[in-house]
Amino acid sequence: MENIFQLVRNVIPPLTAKKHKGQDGRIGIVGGCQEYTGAPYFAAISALKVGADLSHVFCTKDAATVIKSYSPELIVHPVLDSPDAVHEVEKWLPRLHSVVIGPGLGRDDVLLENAKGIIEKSKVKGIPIVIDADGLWLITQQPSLIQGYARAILTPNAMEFSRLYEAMLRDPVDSNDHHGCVLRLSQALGNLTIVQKGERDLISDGEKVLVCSHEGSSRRCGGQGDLLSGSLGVLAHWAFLAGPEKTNGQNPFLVAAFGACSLTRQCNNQAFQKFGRSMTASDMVLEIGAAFNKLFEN
Ligand SMILES: NC(=O)C1=CN([C@@H]2O[C@H](COP(=O)(O)OP(=O)(O)OC[C@H]3O[C@@H](n4cnc5c(N)ncnc54)[C@H](O)[C@@H]3O)[C@@H](O)[C@H]2O)[C@@H](O)CC1
Ligand SMILES: Nc1ncnc2c1ncn2[C@@H]1O[C@H](COP(=O)(O)OP(=O)(O)OP(=O)(O)O)[C@@H](O)[C@H]1O
Ligand SMILES: [Mg+2]
Repeated sequence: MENIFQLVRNVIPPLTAKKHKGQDGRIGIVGGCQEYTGAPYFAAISALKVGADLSHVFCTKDAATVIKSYSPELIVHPVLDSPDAVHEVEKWLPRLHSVVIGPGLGRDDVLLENAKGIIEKSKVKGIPIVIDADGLWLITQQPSLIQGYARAILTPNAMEFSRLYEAMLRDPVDSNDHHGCVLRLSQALGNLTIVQKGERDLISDGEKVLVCSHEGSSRRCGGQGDLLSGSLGVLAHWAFLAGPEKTNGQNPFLVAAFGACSLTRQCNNQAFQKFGRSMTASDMVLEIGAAFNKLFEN
């Protein structure tokens, strides 16, 4: 693929005086439960720092106050464990440009069932869907839920990838053929976009494999994947909206995924330079603006 960084730059919407609030992105994060409040926060705040105008979190009742108290910037809906959770989220879908399903969702059966309903409603509306973390757990149990939906992007870490691969291909991952594995997994799921995170991120739509080996650091604190999935929620919307002339006819979700991976790794690199081993995901969030600027706006 031609200069992929340039394609990412092409899809970034210009900042102009003519826009109204919301035009540059209204993103929904589905996740956040009793155990995990950090993951949905990292995803949602990252979406805002990348440039979305509004970021909504749909989480359980007991996670909501906690997440709100991290940040006044986020809009938090305590609906995910309510009896009509799917309907409560569905009401917001017409106002959302993309959804990120899974950061901090947990594996409670009721919450997974509600996430399933939200995925189904989002598909009907044609909304780009990023699936991460426990959302991938759900897909591993029920792949047909997302199979063939071309506007889905899955962002597995090493463990999530091998679980999904074994469920779909009935074979263990071949550690000598990472490219082949990510291609085969995408194809088995109907050519949706897969981002296999790791030392090098492999991004595939079943036809191409892009490699992102942008320099990060050796610090692997939790929450970095959440920063990636939240950023990707925005970039997927921008790339999809930009149209084929801006991406030179390339799959917009490959372009978006490459952008989110390189951005996450650049944040890691910058935060590590400042804090070394004590660096955490919050330090990376504070680097998003400068990292984005360095990679995409110069
Ligand atoms: N502060 C928070 O609230 C955080 C919550 N998180 C949430 O925690 C839940 C579980 O996520 P996990 O990622 O632990 O999922 P899993 O429960 O599937 O665990 C994955 C396991 O794989 C291991 N692993 C990761 N990369 C590996 C590699 N390259 N080779 C071998 N092992 C590897 C990890 O150490 C982890 O033990 C999700 O809901 C997630 O969103 C995480 O996002 C981290 C931050
Ligand atoms: N060995 C590595 N070297 C460099 N970067 C890496 C390495 N492993 C992962 N990354 C980067 O870290 C980011 C998050 O990937 P990781 O595998 O940690 O996700 P995760 O386990 O889902 O994280 P989280 O704790 O948020 O759930 C990605 O941008 C990926 O490129
Ligand atoms: Mg993760």
